[in-house]
Amino acid sequence: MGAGASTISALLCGAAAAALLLRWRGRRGLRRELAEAGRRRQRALGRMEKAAARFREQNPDVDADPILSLSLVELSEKLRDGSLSPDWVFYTYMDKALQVTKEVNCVTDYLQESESQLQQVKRQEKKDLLYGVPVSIKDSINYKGHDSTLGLAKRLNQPAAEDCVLVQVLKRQGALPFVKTNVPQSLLNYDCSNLIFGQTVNPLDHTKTPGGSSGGEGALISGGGSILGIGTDVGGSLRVPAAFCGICTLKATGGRLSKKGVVPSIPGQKSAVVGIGPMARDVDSLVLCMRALLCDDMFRLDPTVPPLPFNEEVFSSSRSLRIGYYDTDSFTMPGPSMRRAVLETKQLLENAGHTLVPFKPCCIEHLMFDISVRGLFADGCATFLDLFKGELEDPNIKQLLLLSKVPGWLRSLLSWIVKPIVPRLANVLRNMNERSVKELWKLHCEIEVKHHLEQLVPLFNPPLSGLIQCSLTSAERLPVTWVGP
Ligand SMILES: CCCCCC/C=C\CCCCCCCC(=O)NCCO
Repeated sequence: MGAGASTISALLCGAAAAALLLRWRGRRGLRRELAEAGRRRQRALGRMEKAAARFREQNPDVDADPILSLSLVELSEKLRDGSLSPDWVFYTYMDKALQVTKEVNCVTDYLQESESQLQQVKRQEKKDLLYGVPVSIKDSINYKGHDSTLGLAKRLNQPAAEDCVLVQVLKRQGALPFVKTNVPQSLLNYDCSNLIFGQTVNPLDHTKTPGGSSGGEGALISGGGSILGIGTDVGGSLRVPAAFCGICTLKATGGRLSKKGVVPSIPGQKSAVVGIGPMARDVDSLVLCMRALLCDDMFRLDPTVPPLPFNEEVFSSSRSLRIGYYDTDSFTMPGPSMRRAVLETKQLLENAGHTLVPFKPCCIEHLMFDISVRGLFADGCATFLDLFKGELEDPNIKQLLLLSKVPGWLRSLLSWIVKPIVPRLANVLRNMNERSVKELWKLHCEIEVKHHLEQLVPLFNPPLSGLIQCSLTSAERLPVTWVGP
């Protein structure tokens, strides 16, 4: 080998060694940041513990069980008529939230400002709908002075400059947002773990996931540590954890509740719409929360939200309704308990005088893959991959990341190869490829015109007043695949 060639190979080896060293240093730095975030969280939980202990010491007669067993409607009535003190409720839920998080690892941050807000609320003459109600919020919902991490180290130490509109409205209605809850790394996952806060497990069975991405909310509410929570959903993030944890939720129509200050995974993506919604133990709680949120404050603070208040007339009408139902979408087969739940609900509605008509959901496979997956990843997964630049990857997201990193031509080839054996994987792969602007506009047209205007709107106008949906999945809880730090 000549001197020139050995110089080149020495330079190449040196460059490779330098790159490896830089990568190793970067990862070591990240691990330190994650460890520091973990310690910060423990300190926050410690402050919460101290506050709850102080209250117990000063109020030894407060009995937690009667408070925790009240429904949200009962609790809010007692708070408003003065038969229950906001202090009692606040610290009782704080204590319970700590107990639940020790079991299932669901609380990620203590919103300590809620303690001074409690003092303000107590001085208030006006008692609004959620007066004194402690509320938990998903990690991605901005609360001034606290991180919205999405489970990503790069988002640590970037506290929100202000409360999102949703939090502002909750506060104006007298609610006390007091904790933030766990999510999967990036939010695009039906499990609930990340390298900052670890794995959240299901309070009904610790070997199972609570679902995701609003999994911390699902686990906390199901365990009894919060009476009302707020989450978000693109492709099941409210519905999956609610089903897995045995609680209720409502994915409000996109745009019905303000998204200002709620951090999305893929900003700018318009095909699969983000919906915000309450999570709680029963349906009446969801109603109360929607009634409180759909107010002038919301419409004023975010003028993009249509100013349509909660329609009391429709809600309390005893008019007989025509309601569609289905117990399978022929894509995800329901387990026996899911089918039973749908049929029991159908029977109850019929007993109440409504007419139930069988409904056949159309083209779920097409909607799932050629619309949702294609829309989410229309940039060839670039925005999704950006989230993970310089990031350590949570084992639960590795499969999706692997598919996202494959070059487009190879994805097409793999899709063609696996199609006869795993057709759904082939469909995912095919739809993760980059689209031209023209193709994306065509997709938007298909969603707005073909799907919404031509298929969905005629269903509800006028023949159907509602639809009982079977969950996206069979709602059988999935095993936890990995338990993090
Ligand atoms: C949109 C559903 C498609 C399911 C097919 C699986 C293929 C790709 C994985 C995408 C993961 C989507 C998770 C959605 C969870 C969610 O709603 N996250 C957003 C929370 O605001």
